[in-house]
Amino acid sequence: MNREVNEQGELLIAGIPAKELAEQYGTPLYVYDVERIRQNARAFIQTFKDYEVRAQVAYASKAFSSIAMLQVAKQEELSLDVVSEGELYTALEAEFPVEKIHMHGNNKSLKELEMAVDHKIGCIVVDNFYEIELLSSILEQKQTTMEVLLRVTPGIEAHTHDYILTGQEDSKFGFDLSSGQAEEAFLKISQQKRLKLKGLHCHIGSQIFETSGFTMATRKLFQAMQDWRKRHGFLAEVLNLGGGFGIQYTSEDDPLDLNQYAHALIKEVKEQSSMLSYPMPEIWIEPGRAIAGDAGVTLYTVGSIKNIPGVRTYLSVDGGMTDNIRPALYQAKYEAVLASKMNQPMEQEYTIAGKCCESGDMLIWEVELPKADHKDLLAMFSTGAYGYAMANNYNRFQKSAVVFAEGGEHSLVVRREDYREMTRLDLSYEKREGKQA
Ligand SMILES: Cc1ncc(COP(=O)(O)O)c(C=O)c1O
Ligand SMILES: N[C@@H](CCCC[NH3+])C(=O)O
Repeated sequence: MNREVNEQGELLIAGIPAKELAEQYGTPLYVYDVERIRQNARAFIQTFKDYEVRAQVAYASKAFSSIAMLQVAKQEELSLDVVSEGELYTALEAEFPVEKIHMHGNNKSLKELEMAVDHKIGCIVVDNFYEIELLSSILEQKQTTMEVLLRVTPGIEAHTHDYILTGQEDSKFGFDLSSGQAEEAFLKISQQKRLKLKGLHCHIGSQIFETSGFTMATRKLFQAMQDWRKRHGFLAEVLNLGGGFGIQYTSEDDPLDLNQYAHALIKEVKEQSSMLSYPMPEIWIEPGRAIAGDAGVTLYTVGSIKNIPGVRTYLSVDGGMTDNIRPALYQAKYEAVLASKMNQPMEQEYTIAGKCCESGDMLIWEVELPKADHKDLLAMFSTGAYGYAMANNYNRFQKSAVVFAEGGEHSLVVRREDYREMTRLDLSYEKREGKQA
């Protein structure tokens, strides 16, 4: 975790005092340590290189999509996973190599699919029967082809919050393996000459610590691949095992090093392919959180402090569920510090409250801090994934700014929203003659 402190007892982010960043850009502020993003990306990429296996590490841009972020992903030679026109548009603005972009989604629209086809992206991960037809007709109309993966749900219940589980049978994503639906989809795709099936995809969920879920899913996919090879002569060139690698949010979390996740997958794929005499497929993965999560810190300014004797002390900050909805949505836990009191003793337990009109708008239910005062700077760690990405304008709060810090320098990469921008979609309504208001 980013806990670098200078002699004055101030928190540094990528070597820069958090206070300096807050003063220059205001709060709430998302700050990314860009070197950390690079290290995370390299941990995955290097492991595949070390084992000399063909691979693609696609950054799941849903975790945090912005032009600057995708430029860093491109510099690190990552591929990219997008799930919407908006994410694809951002990738195109960042001049991300189109052939390394993969598109996901359980309900891709005609427009999304057309955009993907028109821009000749590398691959579409097909999710349902309707999409097979829709995509085939677009390709027919445009007289072109598209490489696809078939997304299957392997029936694995990984250990994580119910809302971020995706590999179980009862899921809105993908084709179920056990009922034969996945094979039916495989046959449908095989009949479409414009769909070029490269292999299979699965994603079992998110914020997963153990490797057993990933290895079990790998075995299930190999079983299917072996069956389809025998029955239909199909050989998968690509096996995409999704993302979901867990990271540290609090000291209670004990994730593996990123290279260990990659190592476990490589080992299992190698074992399965040798056991079944199956030509080694290219391994694709799609980490989002593991690349952006622990590189991000959110800075807030402390406002009101309310003590209810014998109950708790609420410390309210100038953001909340508008910039980080994860605690309210998943009961996600975080750690925080007072950025200019890093050397002071912990004196009190606080509950960090957001400023939205919701009792559930809490960022951290219990955290030990030095004695806090109004205007103190609070830093919350590991907020780089699904924080800004899930930000919203509830109560018409402005979206925060985002700053990238690297090599002792910092730069604004997403401007803070202003009120004019917040109301940019609103149109006025005049009462007209003859119409009831
Ligand atoms: C298909 C797919 N790939 C990749 C990811 C990225 O997951 P994570 O950020 O946990 O690595 C997700 C989100 O859970 C996903 O749905
Ligand atoms: N947004 C979720 C994870 C879902 C990822 C996409 N399938 C989170 O914050 O943990």
